[in-house]
Amino acid sequence: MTANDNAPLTTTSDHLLPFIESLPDAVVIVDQNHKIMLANALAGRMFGFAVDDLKGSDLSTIIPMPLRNAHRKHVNGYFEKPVLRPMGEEKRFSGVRSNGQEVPVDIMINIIVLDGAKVAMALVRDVTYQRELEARLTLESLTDEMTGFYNRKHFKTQLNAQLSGYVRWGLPTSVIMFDFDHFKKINDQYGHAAGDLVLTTIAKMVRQELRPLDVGCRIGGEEFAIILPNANLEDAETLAERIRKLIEQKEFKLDEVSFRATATMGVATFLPTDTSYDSLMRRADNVLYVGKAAGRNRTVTQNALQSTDFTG
Ligand SMILES: Nc1nc2c(ncn2[C@@H]2O[C@H](COP(=O)(O)OP(=O)(O)OP(=O)(O)O)[C@@H](O)[C@H]2O)c(=O)[nH]1
Repeated sequence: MTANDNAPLTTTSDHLLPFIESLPDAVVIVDQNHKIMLANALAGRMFGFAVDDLKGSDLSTIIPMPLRNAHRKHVNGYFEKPVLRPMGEEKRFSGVRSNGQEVPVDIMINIIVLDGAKVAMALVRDVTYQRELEARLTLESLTDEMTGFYNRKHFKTQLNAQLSGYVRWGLPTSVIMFDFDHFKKINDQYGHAAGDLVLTTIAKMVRQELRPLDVGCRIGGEEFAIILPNANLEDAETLAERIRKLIEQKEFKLDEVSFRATATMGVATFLPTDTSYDSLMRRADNVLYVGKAAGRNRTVTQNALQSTDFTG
């Protein structure tokens, strides 16, 4: 629906002001020169200005600096072709407070005729809480609560994204998969809390070994996987060995009891024959079990697989 479908609301400032003051949203009314004609008290509070200071100032006062030019064009375009934009649409907007702090907002704009002039009336809603909640829920849905590592779902998404980079630009990506050895025995002998301590401690230690682009994931109970963008098989093997030794050397203490843990590492990298991230996952998994069968506490790379087994 366009605002031209119906005659725009025609009113005066005196009539409109009590109405916009009663609304639960901030209201900012701008003329075709981007000047703020009218604003309600909520707009003043939202942007950290006295309402009288907002009135008469350029709209850019409440628009973040990097967006000002684009926003100006957007407003001009809006006056030429006013399409009613309801709140909650895909696009994400922010305003800026007088202290420079950005505030995520949702906006609904419509054209009205105010005191005889065509103006744009924007209802502006502070959506900081919703955006933070959204970000937290997204992160929670991708993270393992116990270790803070990403979960299996995120591992797959990220590995798939890395496969695109490999196919398009030949950027190598490798994966280290590791699984604690005889973990059941640790639980049985020292209690479940001891097993948990191993998982959380090692996750913290591994995190310190990772570069910012690396993606540490917990893909099963005592199984972890690390995606290493821009790392070839040799780089990944070196890191896997470093992590394996860190685990081996770590002494865990719980209720005055000391114990140790080891893990077996499987390392794989993308190959030109890979058409899905599954192939790499399977190779890493296969060599991990080659390592388990060979006696555990070791690192095995996909080079250990026969070439005919490469597709896993
Ligand atoms: N404490 C604790 N234990 C877990 C957790 N998730 C999985 N486990 C345990 O990990 C053990 C995994 O056992 P298995 O799959 O038999 O493997 P394993 O004993 O490590 O033996 P190998 O992998 O063959 O060396 C099970 O006893 C699970 O209960 C967890 O979050 N905390």
